[in-house]
Amino acid sequence: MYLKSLHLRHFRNYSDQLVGFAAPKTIIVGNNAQGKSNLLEAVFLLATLRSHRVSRDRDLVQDGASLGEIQAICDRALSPVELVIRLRSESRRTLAMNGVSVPRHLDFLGQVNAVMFSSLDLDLVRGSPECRRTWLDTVLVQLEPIYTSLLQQYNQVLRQRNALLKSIRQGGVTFDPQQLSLWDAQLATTGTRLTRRRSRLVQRLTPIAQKWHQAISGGSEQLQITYTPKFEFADSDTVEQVQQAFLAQIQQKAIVEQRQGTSLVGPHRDEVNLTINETPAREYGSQGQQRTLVLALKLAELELIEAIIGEPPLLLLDDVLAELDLLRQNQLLNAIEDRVQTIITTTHLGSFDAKWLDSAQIFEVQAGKIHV
Ligand SMILES: Nc1ncnc2c1ncn2[C@@H]1O[C@H](COP(=O)(O)OP(=O)(O)OP(=O)(O)O)[C@@H](O)[C@H]1O
Repeated sequence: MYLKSLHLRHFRNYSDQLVGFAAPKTIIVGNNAQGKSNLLEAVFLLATLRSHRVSRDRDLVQDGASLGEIQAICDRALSPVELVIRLRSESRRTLAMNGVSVPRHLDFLGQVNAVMFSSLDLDLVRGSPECRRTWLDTVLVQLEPIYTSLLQQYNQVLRQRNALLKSIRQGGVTFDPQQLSLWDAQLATTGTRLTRRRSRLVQRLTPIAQKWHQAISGGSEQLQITYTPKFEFADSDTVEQVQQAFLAQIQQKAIVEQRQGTSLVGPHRDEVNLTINETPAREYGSQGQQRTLVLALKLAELELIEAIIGEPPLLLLDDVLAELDLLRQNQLLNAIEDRVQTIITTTHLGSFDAKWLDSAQIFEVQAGKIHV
């Protein structure tokens, strides 16, 4: 997969900017707050239909405009594709592919695949469980576009069940056990789909991340990644067995849930545990060691997407490369070679290994304008 061009109109601080990508590596250099991350965010949106920074389209549309647009031309193994996302400050976004409107998000996903590595990813180690869940969801949406619908269905059921629990707690409705058990069943059905997929993804990512982690850290540390739902199930369990375990746990928590007025069991509460030498990664080691771990996770993500999709995804490195020492920069360089199209942002070129600069095209960005 190769991103040939990107055209941003009224997107963030870009009024009208066309960018052509003519080399395997593109380095975008500029001072703070000029639009470097904004450009990577646009590419990431094409791959996931999610921003890694905000959840409202209103924030993505340029201040003062009502319509923002991201247009991209990509070369895929089979044929080139033109993609358009139209973002509106006051209404829903719309999507188009090769000039034809695409009503369902899942039909748009999968055209562009990307792995983003930004300073926000250090939250994978240090941040809340939600950061790690979101990470898995972002990978799954790309590997299996239907996942985006499964996620929506689950969130809708969760919202409605939470609203019911809340009004039970507040005494707003007479408690109807039958009504609640209908929601329990739906939560278990939709939630099981997410939990099983996330758990399988972790199983596939783990050996690859362990391999990279050993290579980068010199082989002495043992990384372990485990997906930990709020109820136990075995990999060999059938869907029905997992749903039963889910429901049994909901029943066990029934009184506490009604007291707290919220759902306590389900993928929205699951955890992904990262440990190094059996110590939680957030308590383990220096910032540099934690950065090594995140790099290993990102390389695992890249390798797995490439293995499943059959083409390397784009790699988006948002201001993180200069923070890696030369050894780790070179590990990364060797891993991606010229196979993986990479877009890199930085405030200065000084700390880059010369090998990065050799095969790169370099753009400068200033106040939402790109200069070659
Ligand atoms: N919706 C918007 N409309 C107009 N400008 C915006 C919008 N959203 C963000 N900006 C502007 O974009 C700039 C931030 O750009 P960006 O986040 O890409 O920074 P950057 O170049 O990556 O810098 P840093 O190194 O600080 O992250 C700020 O000047 C901000 O005011």
